[in-house]
Amino acid sequence: MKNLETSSMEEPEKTGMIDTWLDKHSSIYTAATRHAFVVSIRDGSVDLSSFRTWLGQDYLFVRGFVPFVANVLIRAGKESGESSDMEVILGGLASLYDEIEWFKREGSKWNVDFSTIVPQKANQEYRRFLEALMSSEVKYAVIMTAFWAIEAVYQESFAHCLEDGNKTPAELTGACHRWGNDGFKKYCLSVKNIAERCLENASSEVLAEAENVLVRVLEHELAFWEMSRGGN
Ligand SMILES: Cc1ncc(CO)c(N)n1
Repeated sequence: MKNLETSSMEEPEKTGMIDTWLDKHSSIYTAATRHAFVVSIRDGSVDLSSFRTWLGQDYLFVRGFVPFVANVLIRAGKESGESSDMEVILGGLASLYDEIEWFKREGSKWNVDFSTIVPQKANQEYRRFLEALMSSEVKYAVIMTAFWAIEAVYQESFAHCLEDGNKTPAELTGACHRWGNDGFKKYCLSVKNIAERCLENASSEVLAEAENVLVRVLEHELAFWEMSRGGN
């Protein structure tokens, strides 16, 4: 409602699309950000074989996520019209380098040999979805919305494991801090602001596509947690 004064009669209210969509799809959003696997980390009941499955699968996911973010970076340089977008995405891409190093250290700590891990179905499907989003047909506003959602689910989920009253096991707090820290929260907000800015100028077709892609990211995230909980 805060934009009421600035919106004209003929222009539909388009600001704050992401929050509108999250409200509309709140059940899938909650399912993705408060999954039983995440809650089990927070309450300390987590099954360590599930954690190890998640670790190995997420390592593979992140390796596929790097080219996706690189694609977002290229588009930020060409299509955004706002030079600061590039710095935001570049910061994210740079931190994926540390993230991969972190995964390797965790892999040795938990005896998970990444070289022998094969991607499970949910992982393959998620990565295929990311590849489709990299097509030049997909609008910048749509890929930015997807990018925000992918990061935000992890931020929301792992921050929950660090909130007051958590019983997160000490050996898992490193993972929680990686995505649950304040810097990552601010970064997600910067990405959200970029996406919102692009959505403000988007056509109704692009808005419909962005909403659909947002929901599909949430579904893939949910399936990813389900896969992890299933262990292997
Ligand atoms: C499945 C998945 N979604 C999101 C992220 C966040 O970067 C991740 N590492 N893995």
